[in-house]
Amino acid sequence: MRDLVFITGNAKKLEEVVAILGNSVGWNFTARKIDLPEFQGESDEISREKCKAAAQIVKGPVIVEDTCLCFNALKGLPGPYVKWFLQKIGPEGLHRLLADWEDKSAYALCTFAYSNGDPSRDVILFRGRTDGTIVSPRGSRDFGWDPIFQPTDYNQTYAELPKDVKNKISHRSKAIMAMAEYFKNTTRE
Ligand SMILES: O=c1nc[nH]c2c1ncn2[C@H]1C[C@H](O)[C@@H](COP(=O)(O)OP(=O)(O)OP(=O)(O)O)O1
Ligand SMILES: [Mg+2]
Repeated sequence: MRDLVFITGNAKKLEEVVAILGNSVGWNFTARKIDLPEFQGESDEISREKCKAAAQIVKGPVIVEDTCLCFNALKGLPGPYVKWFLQKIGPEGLHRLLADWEDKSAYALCTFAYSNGDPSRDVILFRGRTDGTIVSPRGSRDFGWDPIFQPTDYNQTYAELPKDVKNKISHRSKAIMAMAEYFKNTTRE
């Protein structure tokens, strides 16, 4: 069994990761609720820095995850900064950012970052992306921007879709799938 610690300050994220992972991989999976720094930059770099910060705390194998919500009309913004937009203007405000734009398309990008705990080794990244449209908020308000993100080919928002449906098609599940594939094919270091 591989001991792996997932560090996040977000309980809803953790809930989804646990639901998606189930018992599918041979990990001894534990989670620690720690608020890591919110780095700036492009999503890969943010995830790498976040993972290094986590590895320093855990001093062993660790994974972190960073999520972006990118509006195509705004060239990918708010992207990694969506957390602050949500806190200040909420899902309604985020939706209204696109009022003057015809293009309401967006994508959710999730990047998992893994470090085996050795600071001299590279952090490994696993990405998942789900495309969709930004709509006026619909559905439950219990997780971030879920009420305004309607995945392509669905007529319900993430917040309206049953949890198991979101967890099948989400940015997060795609990234976790890529990570699970990697661990399946990699012997213990
Ligand atoms: O599937 C999602 N559906 C809706 N909202 C979501 C989702 N996933 C992340 N979110 C929100 C949480 C945070 O406001 C921002 C990402 O910021 P991000 O730094 O990755 O998350 P966080 O600070 O809450 O937790 P962490 O301690 O793992 O960094 O988008
Ligand atoms: Mg964060």
